[in-house]
Amino acid sequence: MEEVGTMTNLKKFKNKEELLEELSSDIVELLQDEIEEKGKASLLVSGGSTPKPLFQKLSNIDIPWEKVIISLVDDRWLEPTHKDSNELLVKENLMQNFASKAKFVGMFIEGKTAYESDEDCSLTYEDNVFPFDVIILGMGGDSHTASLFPENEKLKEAYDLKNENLCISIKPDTAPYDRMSLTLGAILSAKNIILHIEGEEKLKVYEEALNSKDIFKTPISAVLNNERLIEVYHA
Ligand SMILES: O=C1O[C@H](COP(=O)(O)O)[C@@H](O)[C@H](O)[C@H]1O
Repeated sequence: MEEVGTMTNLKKFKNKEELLEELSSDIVELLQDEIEEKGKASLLVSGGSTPKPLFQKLSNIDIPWEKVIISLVDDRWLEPTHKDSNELLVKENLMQNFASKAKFVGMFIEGKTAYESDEDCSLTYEDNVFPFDVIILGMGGDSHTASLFPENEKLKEAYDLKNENLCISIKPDTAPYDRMSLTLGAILSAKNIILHIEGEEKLKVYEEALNSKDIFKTPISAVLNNERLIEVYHA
């Protein structure tokens, strides 16, 4: 594997409230810069348990949300009414209040399996979301990011920067539900890449991943070991 450096800027906060204050204001500033420059902006968000309070905070900030496209970094292949759907999480918590004016582009396609949908998802993202302005990644305690899980059989394809697909279907061995995820190339194409993690355990996983060159064992390392600046927010 080619040796590449890491460029991360770790911002450590005393508590979650301070993190949320700063992260939400940094995100809206980035979105507003894009809106000023080109009249629109895209924001791609992760699911799971960490971002819910961030979504609620963002939804209450008054910016021209009608010029913002909100989309997903990954989703579980579930009806968007299912309690574990990332789409539902975003719709119930982010696309509320001022942010209800934003346009949403999701990954799930009714009547199709995830494995039949890589290309459709990629085309939808290319046509409706791309270029990616701000992407907010999360990370699981096992170091997965988006739906790129350790040792998954699709990782080689997901990491292949020559793979032009923006989306890849994944069957996790260690987590429930089939998934659709952005590929590494799609994630790294984003103008601003943010990693949002909370808790001491995740900080340890992050620090170990920074020093790890084994991107198949610790998928977050594939994002960190790149010459892209990753802004990391931790509390
Ligand atoms: O399954 C997922 O997990 C990760 C991490 O979630 P968290 O609950 O530990 O915050 C998340 O980033 C990803 O979007 C989600 O689908």
